[in-house]
Amino acid sequence: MSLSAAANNISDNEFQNIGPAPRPPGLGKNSSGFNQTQPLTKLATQIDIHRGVGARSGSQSSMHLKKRTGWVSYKDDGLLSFLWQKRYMVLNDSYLALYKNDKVADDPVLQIPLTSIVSVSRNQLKQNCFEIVRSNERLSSSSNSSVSTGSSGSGSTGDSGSRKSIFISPKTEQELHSWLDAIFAKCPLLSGVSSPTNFTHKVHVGFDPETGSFVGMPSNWEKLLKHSRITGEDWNNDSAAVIQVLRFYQEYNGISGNASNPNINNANQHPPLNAAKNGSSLKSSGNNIYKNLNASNSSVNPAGLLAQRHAPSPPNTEVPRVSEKATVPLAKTNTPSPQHFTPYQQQTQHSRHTQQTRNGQSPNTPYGQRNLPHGNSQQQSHQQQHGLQAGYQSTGYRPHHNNVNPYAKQPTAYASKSLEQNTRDVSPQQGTVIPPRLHPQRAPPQPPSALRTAQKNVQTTNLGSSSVQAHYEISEDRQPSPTTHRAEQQPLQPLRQAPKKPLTEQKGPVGVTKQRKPTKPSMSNAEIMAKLNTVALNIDPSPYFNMIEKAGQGASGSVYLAQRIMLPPKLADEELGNNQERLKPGDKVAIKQMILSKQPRKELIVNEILVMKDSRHKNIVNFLEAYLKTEDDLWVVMEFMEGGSLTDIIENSPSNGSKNSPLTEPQIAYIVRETCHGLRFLHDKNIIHRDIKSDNVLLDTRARVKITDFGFCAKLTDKRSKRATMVGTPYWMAPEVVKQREYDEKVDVWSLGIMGIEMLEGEPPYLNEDPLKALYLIATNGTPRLKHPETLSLEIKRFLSVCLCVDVRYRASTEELLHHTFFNMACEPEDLTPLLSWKK
Ligand SMILES: Nc1ncnc2c1ncn2[C@@H]1O[C@H](COP(=O)(O)OP(=O)(O)OP(=O)(O)O)[C@@H](O)[C@H]1O
Repeated sequence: MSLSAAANNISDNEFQNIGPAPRPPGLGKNSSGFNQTQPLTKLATQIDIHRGVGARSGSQSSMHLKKRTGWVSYKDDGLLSFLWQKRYMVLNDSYLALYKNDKVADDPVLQIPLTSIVSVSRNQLKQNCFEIVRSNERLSSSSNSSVSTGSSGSGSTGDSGSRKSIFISPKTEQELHSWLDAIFAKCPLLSGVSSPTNFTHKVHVGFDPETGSFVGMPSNWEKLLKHSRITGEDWNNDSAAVIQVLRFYQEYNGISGNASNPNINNANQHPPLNAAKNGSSLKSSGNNIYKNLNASNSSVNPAGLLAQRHAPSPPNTEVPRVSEKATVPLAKTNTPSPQHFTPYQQQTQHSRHTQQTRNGQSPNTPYGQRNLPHGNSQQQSHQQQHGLQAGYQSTGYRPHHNNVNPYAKQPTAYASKSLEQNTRDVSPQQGTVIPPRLHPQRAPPQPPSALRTAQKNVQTTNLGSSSVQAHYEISEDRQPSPTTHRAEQQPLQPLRQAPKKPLTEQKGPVGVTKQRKPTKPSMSNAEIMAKLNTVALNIDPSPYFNMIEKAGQGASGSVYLAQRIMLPPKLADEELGNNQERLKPGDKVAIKQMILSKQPRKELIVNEILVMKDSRHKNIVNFLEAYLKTEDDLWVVMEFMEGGSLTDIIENSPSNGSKNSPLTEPQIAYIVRETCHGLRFLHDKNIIHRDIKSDNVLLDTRARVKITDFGFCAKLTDKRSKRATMVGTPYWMAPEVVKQREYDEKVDVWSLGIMGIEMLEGEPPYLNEDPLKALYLIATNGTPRLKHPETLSLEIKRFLSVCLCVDVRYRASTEELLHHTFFNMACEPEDLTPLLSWKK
């Protein structure tokens, strides 16, 4: 049975919100954890198909899982919150109950209806501990316990008065996983998402609820956190994820070491830390990270996020230590000034400005003063650090829908597939000038619409670097340098304005490098020109086109609407045979004009052209031809998409701003289906797009839907099984990308699901969050929750569920998606007309 078919077996009652997809056939619960992006061959060997709990064998009967029982330590957050008590826990189809002993005929000490459980997450209070949060609103009177109201810790977001927590600590890590699986499988309100389950900390950093600040942190992290609205509760909930996104953010923004604070975790500098180390009693039990961490420090550290980074530190990476137990193993870090923090306002302004320029300039002025589309913020060198993914091995995002299983053609298909080429790894550049308005400044969050607008020109970031070979064979200009010296004055790269094609010549990435294959020797300009000459005509295209207006502004150049006057003789000779249809005089075309000397990564442009040229498909913006007008002036001619980007369509939808979705479900089904066709085509060619979002989907007036922007495509080959480069735009990034794990083409499926949410809700999840917090939420929440699931059809929720499944193994492939019943509701092309009329 296909994955889609399996998802369709989810009943309405079970389906409160989108959740992860069902498991592949024969895959039972496995203590190796979920949400891993290990090669599937490895996973397959780890899978215990006979485990009953949490297993979804593919039969309807598996929906009724066995009762699970076992001894655990238990405490609540009430009067006896200091006391861990031994209890016999029983999980059946309706209740989670705790008994004094294994004679379950006695009354339970506590009985929680599964329908009241709203969150289950890993907790640091004790080894192998997790927290169960139940909502008062749903509490039945079945509890015999005196669970008190109060700070409920991690899962208790929102009004703690309406939520109560209990903490459960099974004996072993394996049992913990098993319990989590079982609970997630049975609780209807869980979205199938839990917090990471397989890490411990050796980091004496934390959140002091009294002062409301983080302590024991490197100062730059502390500042980032302060501004990110990541709370002490977030920290308590999943401190590993906080550290992970800090690292990600740091790398994303190119912040490296802080030489001035090499011993940041020095106990003398951090009395609370010292206290923690000494086991002093610390205040505020609920949020007492010192105590919690101290507790966890006593535990083993099988997969500590930080301590397990085996890769050698690059030369300038220091791992400050206080003691063996108290490490904050991060690179020396610069302390960013507050002005470095990501500025919504600034980005919004930038975006608005860029929008203004869309139609406002003549084709002959590709870069007006105001445009500064690329390199307009001072670029940062980015670096990746060794072994980042080493810890945090297992996270507990768990499928909970008891579906008949799917994955007909599951894993093997891509177990053998490798991902080789990162055809457009971008390293940020140095030396560009920041226009004043683009200086990162902290600004109040903008309303969602403004934020959505700000997304228009969000740039995609790829922090890594890798060789580019074979067909799209381009290498980086320069080898990354393993040094961490950075200009102190350089501001952070705003997260949603990540460097893509900065203007100035690259000095080479500076900073800590992640494990990388050695990059190939730089490509000289001559080599790049030679490549370009293979795809571009060496003539002045001006006589052949009538330039009509500016259609848009990209990072690397301007896009113009033009009309073809006639074909250049050379093109007519070479191409016309097969392409009569697409090369007709009178046709409208889009011409992207790029000044090569302003492109620090010319090879990326070549790459984009090569990918486009080789990817002729009805759902991909077709490359028509390219011209080297001069050595410096490149024109790329594509088919013109009059409807603009899907972002434009969402923003200009007649129902945008009303209580209805910008697009109807049939319209969404149509657009997603068409995009999915394009993606399947790419994936069949082993190409990952890596930047699917509404900005990169264009429509024409005949409602044809096409994917564009292939700059960050990666090519899969047998040589490399996965990629780990940070690529994409944060809000659309799959968790495995945020977590810097290896990933494959299914990152596009995740992004497609997020794009579906854009069409439903007008914006991707977390858009109004600070980017750092958004990264945290992607990493910890996994499958995002819909704002109004009750208004949506089961089909679309099922569909999103299989796209936005954190566990990559269970995430649908594009092939599977194309069989999804959601697409049965797709509208006809003409039903998109109201959406396209905004352009007229
Ligand atoms: N083929 C096309 N037809 C119509 N409009 C287009 C076409 N391609 C791009 N545009 C418009 O031009 C704008 C810039 O496109 P472009 O692909 O250059 O953006 P980008 O991805 O931000 O930049 P870059 O690829 O240089 O990094 C887009 O917002 C889009 O609306």
